Amino acid sequence: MSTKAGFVALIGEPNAGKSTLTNRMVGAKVSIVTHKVQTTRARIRGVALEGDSQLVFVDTPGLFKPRRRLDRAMVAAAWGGAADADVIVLLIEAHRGITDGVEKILEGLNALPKGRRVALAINKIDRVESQVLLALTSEMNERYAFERTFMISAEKGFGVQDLREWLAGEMPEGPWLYPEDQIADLPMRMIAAEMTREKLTLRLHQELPYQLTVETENWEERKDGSARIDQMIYVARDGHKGIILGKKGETIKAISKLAREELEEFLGRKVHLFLQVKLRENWLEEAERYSEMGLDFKDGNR
Ligand SMILES: Nc1nc2c(ncn2[C@@H]2O[C@H](COP(=O)(O)OP(=O)(O)OP(=O)(O)O)[C@@H](O)[C@H]2O)c(=O)[nH]1
Repeated sequence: MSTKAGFVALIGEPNAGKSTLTNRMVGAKVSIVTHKVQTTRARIRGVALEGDSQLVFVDTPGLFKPRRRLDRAMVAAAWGGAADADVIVLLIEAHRGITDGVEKILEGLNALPKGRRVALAINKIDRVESQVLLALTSEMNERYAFERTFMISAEKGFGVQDLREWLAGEMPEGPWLYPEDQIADLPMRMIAAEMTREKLTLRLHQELPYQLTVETENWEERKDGSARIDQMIYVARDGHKGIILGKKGETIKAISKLAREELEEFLGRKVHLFLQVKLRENWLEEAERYSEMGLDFKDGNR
């Protein structure tokens, strides 16, 4: 299989929707790369897989408001980071149009060496009429020769898949920048388990058996774009099962609904969530569980 991989710099004013878009793009096969991870080029926001392509989304903090010297240096560094990326995506807000901030970015883009690949993504299209969008698209394209213009709603998920597919096709051929085992869906499974755990906590309050874990045991991508997720809630005492199930299974049903809704919101697509409760005595002593949670069992002090 010939793979592709590259960097995508998302630039835009604060509040343009960069985080929302990244979360959408990163979707199911995810790595939520921690903010601690740095590259020499820019901060990594997330890694997405699309077909054979790996997309590494990078942030360019400090593109704005260069009031002081130091800030000016930051702006220069930010533009350097953007220019290094394989593709730059400028994200603007449909309802705000060409603001002073957008003007500044257009100046910056026009000052970049020729040959940079830049796409325009007009975000928050759910907030405007189509005539406004068309006018904005043509005005923006007069100001800069964007390779493509996408109209999206990062929040609602419109147009995001088109953008992701286009980006995937634009990445240069080469090995993936992050090994597959680092970006397998394990982190996403853990996040999904954490969401269910949070709902359990909210619903059960003090009743919550404290020795309780949630694990995502199965994650299946379905052809219709939905995901089937199976999770196991492990309890340490047999009596805890009943608390979680509730009368006629009402409690677990309510928890499942809340967790599913949050997952759907996060992933931007339909989720079928199946929860089960199982007794697992002494789970705290199982070294394996510790390593699954990213803890070192031998240390015993974390
Ligand atoms: N209506 C609407 N709101 C959106 C959309 N995308 C993002 N938002 C909202 O816009 C706000 C800013 O989104 P963020 O993703 O945090 O923006 P950001 O660019 O990452 O912001 P900074 O990290 O401050 O640079 C949030 O309240 C989002 O919910 C959209 O498509 N439609």
